[in-house]
This record gives sequence, C-alpha cells and structure tokens, in this order.
Amino acid sequence: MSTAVSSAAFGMDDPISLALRPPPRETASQRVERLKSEAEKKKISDEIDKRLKDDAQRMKKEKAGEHKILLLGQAAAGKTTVLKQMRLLYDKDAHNRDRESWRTVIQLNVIAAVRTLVECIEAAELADQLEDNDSTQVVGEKRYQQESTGASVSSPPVNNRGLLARLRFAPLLSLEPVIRRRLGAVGEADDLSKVPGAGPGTWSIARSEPSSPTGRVSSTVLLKAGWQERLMERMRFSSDNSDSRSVHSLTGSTTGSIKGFIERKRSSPMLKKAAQDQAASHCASSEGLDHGCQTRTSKAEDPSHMLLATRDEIKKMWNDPLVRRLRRRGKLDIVDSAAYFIDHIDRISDLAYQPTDDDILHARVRTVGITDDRFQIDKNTAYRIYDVGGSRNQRSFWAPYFDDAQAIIFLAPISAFDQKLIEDPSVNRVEDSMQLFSQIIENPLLRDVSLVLFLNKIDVLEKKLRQGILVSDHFPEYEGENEFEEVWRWFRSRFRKIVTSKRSVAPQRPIYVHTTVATSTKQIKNILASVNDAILRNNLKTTGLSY
Ligand SMILES: Nc1nc2c(ncn2[C@@H]2O[C@H](COP(=O)(O)OP(=O)(O)OP(=O)(O)O)[C@@H](O)[C@H]2O)c(=O)[nH]1
Ligand SMILES: [Mg+2]
Repeated sequence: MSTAVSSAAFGMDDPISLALRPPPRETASQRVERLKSEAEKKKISDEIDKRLKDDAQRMKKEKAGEHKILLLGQAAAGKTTVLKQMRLLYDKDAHNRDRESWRTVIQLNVIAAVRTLVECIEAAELADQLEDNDSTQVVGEKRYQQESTGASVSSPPVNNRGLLARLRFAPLLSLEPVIRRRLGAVGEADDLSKVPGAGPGTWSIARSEPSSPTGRVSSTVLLKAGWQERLMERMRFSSDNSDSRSVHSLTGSTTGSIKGFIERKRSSPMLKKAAQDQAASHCASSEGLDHGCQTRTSKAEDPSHMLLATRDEIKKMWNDPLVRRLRRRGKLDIVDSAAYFIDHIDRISDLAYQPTDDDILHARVRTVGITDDRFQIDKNTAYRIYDVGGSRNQRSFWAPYFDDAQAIIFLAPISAFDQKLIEDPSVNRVEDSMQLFSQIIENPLLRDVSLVLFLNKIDVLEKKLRQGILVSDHFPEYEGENEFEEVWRWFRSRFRKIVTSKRSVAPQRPIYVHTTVATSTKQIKNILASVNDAILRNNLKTTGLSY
C-alpha cells in the first residue's frame, strides 16, 4: 500500500508512475504540500498494514489456543502472587525448580521486617519523647515554681528500647544489603539502566523513580525479571569456588559496623553494657570462631545462622507491648507478609529450611518491567500471562502490551483503605486503584477485552476491621457499620459505579468481580477455572455485567 514507488521498478509511462509523477510546472510550495500529503497517506497505509498483520497474528494464536492475559493493578496488589498460583497450578515443575531461590528472598523479607520493626519502635519512642519534652517544658515551669517553694520534681525517664533493639539486631540487619547485592536487587533510587540485562527504551522512565518519601529504605526487594536464574547461577558459582575473600571482606564490614555502633553509644553506660553483652553473645552464637570476632567465619554472614541465633529475640520483639500496641492500632508500617513470616520464624530459621508453597506465595518481590510466562492449560488451550510492575513509574510501560490482549485480571487490594501510596503520600491506595481501574476500562484499545476484577486481600481487610481501624476515617463518605461484609460490599459498589459510568466505551464488554485472597491456592484455583470458562466461552458480549 506504499505510495513511494520507485521509477526503476516500472517504466516511466506505466499507469502507476504516471499517477505518481509530479504535475508539470509544480511550484515549490505545491511540492511541499504534495510531499506532506503523500507522507500522511503513507502513515495511514502503514497503520492499516500493521493492523492487518496484528489481526493475522492474533487469529493465528487464537487458532493455536493461546490466550493473552494481562495482570494489572497498583504495586503490592497481588499480581505476582496470582502468577505464582498459576505456576503452582499449571507448571508445577517450574514452581519446584524455583523453590530454592525463594529461600533467600524469604530470609531477606524477614530481615527487612525486623528492620522495619526496629524503625517503628524508634519512631514511636521519638514521638513519645517529643511529647515528653513538651510536658517537660510544663514540668520545668512547675519545677521553677516548686523550687521557689522548696519542692523538687524529677525529669521524665528516657526510654531506649529502640536503640537497644537496633543494637541487638545490628549483626542481622547488616546482612540486608549483602543479601540484596547477592540477589542483584535494584534500589528504589537506583539507575535501572545499570541493572545487568536491562535494555534501553522501556527502562528509561524508571530511572526517575524517587526514593521512599519517608527517606527509609524500602522493605520490599526490587528484582528484575530473570532474577531466579541469575541467583541459581551465582549460587552454583559460589559453591564451586567458595570465595573466602569476599566472605572475609563482608564480615569485616559487619564487625566494623557493630564496633562503630558500640563506639558511638559509649556515652551511655547502660547501652555500652548491652552492646558488649550483645557483641559477646553474637560472637558466641557464630560457631567456628577461633580468634574472637576478628576472624569470623562465613556463618556470620549466613542469614540462616543469623536468623537461628536471633529468632527468640525476634519473637520477643514481635510480642513486645509497644509493638503489640502499634499492631493493634494499625500503626506498624510493615508489608502484609511480615506477620506471616514472623509467625513462622521457628520453621524459617531452621538450618534445613525449605520454603513451602505457602511461604513462596507470601514472599515479596517487587516486579520491575514486564514478565511473560506461558502455561499450557489443557491440550487445546495455553495462556500467555504478562505480569507488570505496578508502581506509578512502571505504568507507562503497560500500553504496548494492550494490543492483542484477550483478558485483563485487574487486582485492587481493598485492604489498603488506610494506606497511602509510597510514590505519592498524598494519595490513598484504594483511591489510586479506582483511578487506575477507571483509566483501564475507558482505554479504547481494551474495548474488546474481557475484564476480571479481583478485590484482593480481603483477609487483611477483615483483620484490620477487627482491629478497629475505621473505614470512615479514610473514606468520610462511608456511613455503614465498620463490619467486614458491609465494607467489602461498599467498596465493590464503588468499583461497579466506575464500570457503569464508563459503560458507553464498551457496552457489551463482560466484567466479572471476585473478592479474593490471592495467597489462597484453593480459592484462586476455583476463580481461575471460572476465568478460564469466561475466556473460552467468549460469548459474554450479550451478558453485560455479571457479579
Ligand atoms: N494476606 C494476603 N497477602 C497477599 C494477598 N495477595 C498478595 N499478598 C501478599 O502481598 C505482597 C505483594 O504481592 P505481589 O503479588 O508481590 O504484588 P504485585 O502486585 O506483584 O506488586 P508489584 O510487583 O510491586 O507491582 C506479597 O507478599 C503477597 O504474598 C492476599 O490476598 N492476602
Ligand atoms: Mg509483582
């Protein structure tokens, strides 16, 4: 359909060449106009060619029984968890092959959870101290008055629980960057173009990803697609070479950081004693130490040994009255799976620990870029699943994958009603989910795509409501009881309203809504079976909304 026909291909007096020949005595401005119009026609022609090619490809795939499904939703919505479920259900061999690599991620998840707990204790104490300072000012004024009358007032006690916890867990926490490096993790603010294997183009926008607005290191780990293969490769390499040099340099820095920390805390006799006790017990707990901490063996940088040595302390901290209070009030800024892993710390810290299927489903790795997996569902059907990174700076990479999709599974974690986006702390996470869902259903490219909405993490929602966290504190327009069934029905009605308001975009498009716990294999298995039916039947254009 191209209009740029070469005169070498045809004689100058054939009909096409004659039609394309510039008019005689063409002026300069006419020539510009003509070329512009030709370029315009070529662009339209190319678009039609591409459309025809895409349609042909799509028909070929459909004929081969392959269905393209996109997993969409904000960060931590549960997209990768659904993908893991699919792997567990439809490709058990691949799931089992990956098992070992999840062990390291789970250990990192636990260590990051411990760090977050320590930070939360410190923050809570700081807030208490600031409050105390305010009252000290009042006390000071009173003291002045009382001193003048001969009475005395003692200053309020300073609590050091946070500092003690940081000290106690310093050896364990110092492993976090080591494991992140070992996994090839990408930092929140890292230049993704430097990630091994990251190509240009789709990665460029991700470079501007800001660090957490709180200034804290993210508790989740950012890994690029293919991390499992790379990790297994590295593990094989290190077991072949048992690189003692890197072990020593790493443990050197671990020891250095503990010593530096102890030095800085020398001013407090109570902390000094605790630090010395802790350093001594840490040395004692790392077997094979012939010459004290100076010549630590690799066990000091082995997360398994470190978790084993500190598991009772972790349990103690988890059950500390302050932490319990923060947990009860929903003030613990910790990932959803942290509680699961700490509850299973005895098993996870066992030296022979092997992750179970449930552990793998709870492990948290943030997706960067887009992953593409193929599952053979039965003899005639295959799924090609695209799992995307959900944070805001990743969303611009989704559009090229919309082209020939047949179904979208959109995940909205309604348990996040009391949380803000990491990327923008002024935005409520459920509001963001609704906005994103709205953008997806009004996208003309997705007019013919079956939509399946998972209102996810309802187990977490139920727990939060039981803890007394009020929906109306975050959605003042909510007037119902703070009761599970009423709350999830209300959120579902909010999403339904979005569908109704955008109905004109695709009046016949089927949309299914499920309340889900993505970590529950039994539930997801049933729901995926119905998703499968919906895609295969493909006769829902007449059904309209179906809840
Ligand atoms: N309790 C509970 N945890 C869930 C549920 N769904 C997912 N999770 C956990 O939530 C965390 C985040 O889930 P992911 O599947 O990694 O989230 P994602 O949507 O892929 O996030 P990005 O990759 O950052 O876009 C993981 O630790 C999951 O185990 C759920 O229904 N209930
Ligand atoms: Mg993911």
